[in-house]
Amino acid sequence: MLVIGLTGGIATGKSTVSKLLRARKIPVVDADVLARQVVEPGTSGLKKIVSYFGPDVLLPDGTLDRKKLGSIVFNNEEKRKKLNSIVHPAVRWAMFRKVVEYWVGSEKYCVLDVPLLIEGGVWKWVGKVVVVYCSADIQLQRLMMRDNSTVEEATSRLNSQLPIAEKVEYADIVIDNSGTPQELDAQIDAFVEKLDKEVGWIWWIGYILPFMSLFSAIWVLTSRWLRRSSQQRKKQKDIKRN
Ligand SMILES: CC(C)(COP(=O)(O)OP(=O)(O)OC[C@H]1O[C@@H](n2cnc3c(N)ncnc32)[C@H](O)[C@@H]1O)[C@@H](O)C(=O)NCCC(=O)NCCS
Ligand SMILES: Nc1ncnc2c1ncn2[C@@H]1O[C@H](COP(=O)(O)OP(=O)(O)OP(=O)(O)O)[C@@H](O)[C@H]1O
Repeated sequence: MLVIGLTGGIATGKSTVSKLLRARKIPVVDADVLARQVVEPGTSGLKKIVSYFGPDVLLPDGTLDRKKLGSIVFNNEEKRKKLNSIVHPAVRWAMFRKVVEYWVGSEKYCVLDVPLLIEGGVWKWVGKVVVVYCSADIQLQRLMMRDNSTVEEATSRLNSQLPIAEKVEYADIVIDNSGTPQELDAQIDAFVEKLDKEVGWIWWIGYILPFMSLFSAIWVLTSRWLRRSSQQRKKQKDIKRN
């Protein structure tokens, strides 16, 4: 199975691309969704956050006050690093389990939508890196519009990540989302077609190889055991005869 890492800058359009890929029946793992699940009430993630940031980062119903925590960590690098060190290992583990699930389900490929794919080093573990790009001006505009945020709020989030121009340097494939949603849709068609051609029947070998290794190991062990027990039976017969 080919694992594809999908990334980009904040609000360059990863979720929009993910939606288009899901519509084409391609499995997508969303790191933002997992990052929410690992800090739900009752999780060790939430307990660690409260013990470091204090109970003020909780809403009256016991859930995380994301707006408040965001305003803290996107203005303080040390605190953001601390939050990352709590959330990221749990997200990575959850992602790994999802990949295994898709592999067992004999999927040809799966896409990991990870905003911090480059910053967190996960890009080294994926087969292909896809970066969703748009110019920094468009990115800021889309971010402010989507989150209804001020220039200052949007800029502090932007500055918490590697600039999009730097992320592009890690890309095997760049999807340019500076144009219209229709133009993006056409690029996704071309991207999926290219993937299908590249993966072809090779995915099948990747899927069958581990099963063949397991089968060979069982075969070797069983035949060794059968040979030993027949030798023992022969020895016992010889002893009885003598
Ligand atoms: C600070 C939090 C509570 C703010 O929550 P909020 O609902 O406002 O934002 P949301 O989680 O939807 O993230 C929106 C986008 O912000 C950017 N972002 C989120 N966390 C970070 C971070 N630690 N560093 C840089 N950018 C980040 C990403 O581009 C993400 O797609 C939340 O983002 C969080 O828990 N972040 C730490 C976990 C993390 O790194 N998540 C990103 C994917 S693993
Ligand atoms: N081609 C486009 N034209 C106009 N608006 C777009 C286009 N692509 C995405 N958008 C809008 O831009 C905003 C950001 O897109 P999206 O949420 O997909 O970004 P993202 O990279 O997933 O962001 P995040 O890093 O916060 O998860 C959304 O409001 C989306 O509807």
